[in-house]
Parts: sequence; structure tokens; C-alpha cells
Amino acid sequence: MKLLEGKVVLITGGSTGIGRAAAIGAARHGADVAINYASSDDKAASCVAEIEALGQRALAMKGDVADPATAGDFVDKAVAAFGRVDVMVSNAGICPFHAFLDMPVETVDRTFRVNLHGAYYMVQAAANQMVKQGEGGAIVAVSSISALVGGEYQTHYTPTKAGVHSLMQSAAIALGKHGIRCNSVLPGTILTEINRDDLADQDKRDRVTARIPLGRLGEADDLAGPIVFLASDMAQYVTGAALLVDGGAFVNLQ
Ligand SMILES: NC(=O)C1=CN([C@@H]2O[C@H](COP(=O)(O)OP(=O)(O)OC[C@H]3O[C@@H](n4cnc5c(N)ncnc54)[C@H](O)[C@@H]3O)[C@@H](O)[C@H]2O)C=CC1
Ligand SMILES: C[C@H](O)[C@@H]1OC(=O)[C@H](O)[C@@H]1O
Repeated sequence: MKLLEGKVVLITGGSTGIGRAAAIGAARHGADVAINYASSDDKAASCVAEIEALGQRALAMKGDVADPATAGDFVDKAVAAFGRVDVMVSNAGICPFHAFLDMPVETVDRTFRVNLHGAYYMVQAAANQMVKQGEGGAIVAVSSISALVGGEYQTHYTPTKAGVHSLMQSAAIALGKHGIRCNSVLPGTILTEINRDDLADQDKRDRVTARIPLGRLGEADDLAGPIVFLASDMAQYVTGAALLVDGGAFVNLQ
């Protein structure tokens, strides 16, 4: 069964990792997909090609989500190409691991701007388009298990993920009357570019893996199903929710 047949899905940071897996997952479920991406034209083009090979329409738009203007441009471009917006997956993010006591101001500022401000502007732009269309919609934000627990080298990052989780809760209230559902996924540790260097430390990798009841680190594709589900009408009465996708890591205290 295809869960997103005929829908138009927008995804930020969609050329790699979790965003790319969500883009391909949405296309497999019958959606046309627009991705925003930050830098690599080649990766964006290959994602578009993969979606088109599945028989769906796709477009890629380069843009920095930290710039408020990018959100409106992205939504406008998707509407010009596909006529509407049914789903926004706010996924773009950075996590430049660094110790707390000498954290550079620029690193804090950039992480907040990309992860939290970027999500805010994208969600707002998509919601305005959905309200204009008058047929509801679904917003899925990629938050993190880090919204609930800390990280020694992530003091600038974990608050942004808590913020994204909170944004979905408040947006669910603000947008419920328009039939727009807002939910977040909370991935655990997923092997992607964002943590490639950090997890090159075998000790850390082993420690993180040992905490996961399912016995392995996550892969980007582990997020595709939960994101497609929350975006789809199968989740028609789910809003303001946060779905942990962490192999059980969060509940594993002792
Ligand atoms: N990999 C993990 O263990 C976890 C990742 N996450 C979140 O998942 C999301 C996706 O990350 P991953 O797929 O893991 O890594 P990734 O590095 O493959 O994906 C992040 C994407 O965001 C894009 N991006 C970064 N800054 C941007 C900007 N200013 N404007 C537009 N796009 C930008 C990157 O180019 C990249 O495509 C992030 O929000 C991250 O915080 C959450 C929990 C765990
Ligand atoms: C990038 C990290 O490996 C990853 O990011 C998160 O949000 C998770 O909690 C992991 O720490």
C-alpha cells in the first residue's frame, strides 16, 4: 500500500542521510518530492534522479535554511513546480561537536540558526501555504533523542533539538484548527555524515552501541518509515507527538 499517493512532500537537508532516506521513502510511497540542500549539487542531482527513477517528480533547490528568505523561496518553487504542499519534513541540521567551556560564539550562533531558526521559518512557510490551500497537511520535524538527554560535546546542539520538539508541540496547537498535524521524530544515534568523525572513535562507538537494546547503531533508512507514517493519513489523529526511533537506547538506564 502506498501511503503518500498524490502528495507533494518538501524536505530540508534532503540530499544526504536521514533527509535523503525520507525523500526516497516518500517517493516509494507515491509522493512528488522537493528537496532543499546546502552545498553538494552532485548529491542533490543524484537524489532527484533516484526519485525520478521511481516514477515520481522531483526538484532540488539550493539554499541555507538559516536565511529566513530560503523558506519562502523553497515553498514557492515547490508550488510552481507541483502546484501545492502537503507535507513539510524539517530535517536540515548540523552538530559540530565541541567542548562546553571554550565553545566559540560563532558555533553556538550557527547551530541555533540552522537547527532551530531554520526549522521555524520552514515550518511557518509551509504552514502558510497549507492554510492557503485549505485542505490541511502534515509537518514532521527531525528532532532527536538529544531533546530528552544531554551530550558533553553537544551543549549548543541539544537545546536546538529540544526547541524543535517544543516547536512541533506549539505548532500542533496553533495549526490544529487548519487540519495541519505537527509531529517530531527523535532519532537515536544514526550513522550519517553528521557523526562520521565523532564515531570514528571506536571506544565511543562501542559505548553507544552497547546501550542500544536492538544491538546496533541506526541507519538513515530506519527513519524513512516513521517519517512516512507521520506524514500520511495513517496518522490522521496524531499531532503534537514525538516518536523515538532509537533502537530502545533512551529507556535503557540499567
Ligand atoms: N545522525 C544522527 O545520529 C542523528 C541526526 N539527527 C538529526 O537528523 C537531521 C539530519 O542529519 P543526518 O541525516 O544525521 O546528517 P547529514 O549531515 O547527512 O544531514 C544533514 C543535512 O542537512 C543539511 N544542512 C546542513 N546545514 C544546512 C543549511 N544551513 N541549510 C540547508 N541544509 C543544511 C546538510 O547539507 C545535510 O544534507 C539533523 O537535523 C540531525 O540533527 C537527530 C538525531 C540523531
Ligand atoms: C550527531 C550525533 O551523533 C547524534 O545527534 C543526535 O541528535 C543524537 O543524539 C546523536 O548524539
